[in-house]
Formats: sequence, structure tokens, C-alpha cells
Amino acid sequence: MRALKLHELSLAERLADMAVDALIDEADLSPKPALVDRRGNGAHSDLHLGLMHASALSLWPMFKEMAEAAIEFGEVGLPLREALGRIGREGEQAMLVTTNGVNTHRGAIWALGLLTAAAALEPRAIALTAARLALLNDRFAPQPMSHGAQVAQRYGARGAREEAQLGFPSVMQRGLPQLRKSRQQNTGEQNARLDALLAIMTDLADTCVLYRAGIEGLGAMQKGAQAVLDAGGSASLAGRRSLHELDNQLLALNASPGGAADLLAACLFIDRLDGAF
Ligand SMILES: CC(C)(COP(=O)(O)OP(=O)(O)OC[C@H]1O[C@@H](n2cnc3c(N)ncnc32)[C@H](O)[C@@H]1O)[C@@H](O)C(=O)NCCC(=O)NCCS
Ligand SMILES: Nc1ncnc2c1ncn2[C@@H]1O[C@H](COP(=O)(O)OP(=O)(O)OP(=O)(O)O)[C@@H](O)[C@H]1O
Repeated sequence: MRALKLHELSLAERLADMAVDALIDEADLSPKPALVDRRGNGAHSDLHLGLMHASALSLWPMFKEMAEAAIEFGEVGLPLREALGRIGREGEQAMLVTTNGVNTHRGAIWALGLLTAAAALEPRAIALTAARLALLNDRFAPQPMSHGAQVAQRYGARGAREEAQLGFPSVMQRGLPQLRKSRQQNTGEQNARLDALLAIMTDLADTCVLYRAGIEGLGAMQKGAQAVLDAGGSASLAGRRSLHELDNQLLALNASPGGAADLLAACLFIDRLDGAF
């Protein structure tokens, strides 16, 4: 009898698996301040954990297609950038159909989409390659008055586009180093991930927070996250108390750090890739 041959996953399929896993790990991580997690909906009336999971899974074909496009075009350039833009917009439509019109992962499509394509092209320089893609101007991208655009106008804040164009400094210089430092201190994986999220929050101009809670909300997020880390991080008793305070404070301000959550997913994706190839 012939042995059953297991289907071997292509590179694009493996990258799509890893991107979706990163999104599911981000959603499941608890307790995240004011974000959707296993405990509840945080500051969101229209989101819940099941919806975040369904949305993440709906994006698998999009991530696969983005990686395939990167392999096919084989280099950073306008043709690949515009293909990614088209695939990303189709992915966003699939997300909106799944969630009945709720924005669950717009920021994540942007960040993880670029990183997935970059990982297929240049696995040894993922953030830099993603930045080179983000710097190219997609001529077919609509220019809606998004929340991010409104906040950029009002406060001059740099948002998701600039974070990518700079090579994801919040991930490469804050989240990833903190993730690895906390792991070395044997905090346990969930606490290390919470610490990575907090490290990202200390310095990010999160346009979700700015839109919902202005400069006051952004200041509360950045200072509160730093206070948790200074108190010893999520694994320490004092850090946990401080994290609980931050959760209450952000909930009172309706200030959900959705951009930081997306960048944590990006951080987990890059961390996993480092071990995989
Ligand atoms: C560049 C994007 C993110 C637009 O950003 P803009 O700030 O105008 O929009 P919006 O308010 O919808 O914000 C998007 C999301 O980014 C996340 N975010 C917020 N702040 C930040 C930040 N500082 N850094 C990173 N992400 C952030 C949030 O989750 C937010 O919901 C994107 O929507 C876009 O234009 N996509 C075009 C489609 C495309 O090219 N796709 C290809 C993907 S490879
Ligand atoms: N666990 C999470 N909880 C909440 N938001 C998250 C989470 N993970 C990622 N996000 C990001 O946060 C964004 C959703 O934030 P938000 O609801 O503020 O956006 P919006 O739909 O533009 O605004 P609003 O709901 O204020 O009208 C999504 O783009 C998503 O990528």
C-alpha cells in the first residue's frame, strides 16, 4: 500500500499561517489594557473575541496571495506595491463581510501585509524591506478621510503609514527587545508578550487613541505603560497593580490602543519568523 503523502505547505501558505497565528495570539493575550481580549471587549462596543478570531481567519487567503505576489514579482518596486494594495483592499472587503462592516483589523492588514510580503522577498531584512515597500506610492489607493488622516490633520501625528515607512521602530526598537528581555527574566511567555505590548505603547502615536481620547488619552497610554514597566513589568505584583490601573484609566477615557495591538501582532510575527527560517 502506498504511504499517504501529507500535503506540503508552500512558503506562502506557511507565511499566511504565521500571520494569522500572530493575530490570534494578539487577540487572546490577556489582560491587555482597554483592548479586546479573553476577559471582554475592552473599550469597544462593536468588537468581541470571536469576531477578532473570525476576522483573523478571513485574512489567511489575503496573506497567502500577498506572499505569492512577492515571490512572483521577486523585487521591491511599484508593480509589487500596487499588487499588494489591490490584494489588501480585497482582504479588507473580506474582513468587512465577515464582521458585518466592523473594522477589526485594518491596521493589521497594513502592517502584517507588508511584513508578509517582505518575509517572502528578503527573510533576512524583513522590516527594512517592508519599509521600502511602504515608501512607494500606490497610485490606485483611495484617499479617504480616515480616523488616522483626521488625527494627522489635527495633531500632526505620524500614524500607521509612517511607522511602516520608518521600518517599524516601535517593533524593532521597543517591542522585540522587550519581548526577549522579559523572556530571559523568566517572566513566562504571556507576561513577556504583555511587556512587549507595553513597551510599544510607551512611545507610539497611536491614532486610534488620539482619535478617541486626544492628547490626554495618548499621554495616559504612554506614561501608564512606562509606569508598569518601571514597577517591574507584568510578572511582578507591583507591575500587575499598575497594569490594572492603566486598564481602568484607559477604559474611562475610551482610549483603546488598537495601533499598539497591531504592532504587537507584527512583533510576534517577526519573532516567530526568526526561529522558523
Ligand atoms: C496606511 C493605512 C493604515 C491608512 O492609515 P490611516 O492612518 O489613514 O487610517 P486608519 O485611521 O484607518 O488607521 C489604520 C489603523 O492603523 C493602526 N494604527 C494606528 N496608529 C498606528 C501607528 N502609530 N502605527 C501603526 N499602526 C497604527 C490602527 O489599528 C488603525 O486602526 C491603510 O489603511 C492604507 O492606506 N492602506 C492602503 C491599502 C494598502 O496599500 N494595502 C496594502 C497592504 S500591504
Ligand atoms: N485586540 C484588539 N482590540 C481592539 N482593537 C484591536 C485589537 N487588535 C488590533 N486592533 C486594531 O484596532 C483597530 C480598531 O480600532 P477602532 O475601533 O478604534 O477603529 P475604528 O473603527 O477606526 O474606530 P471607532 O471604533 O472608534 O469608530 C483595528 O484597525 C485593529 O487593527
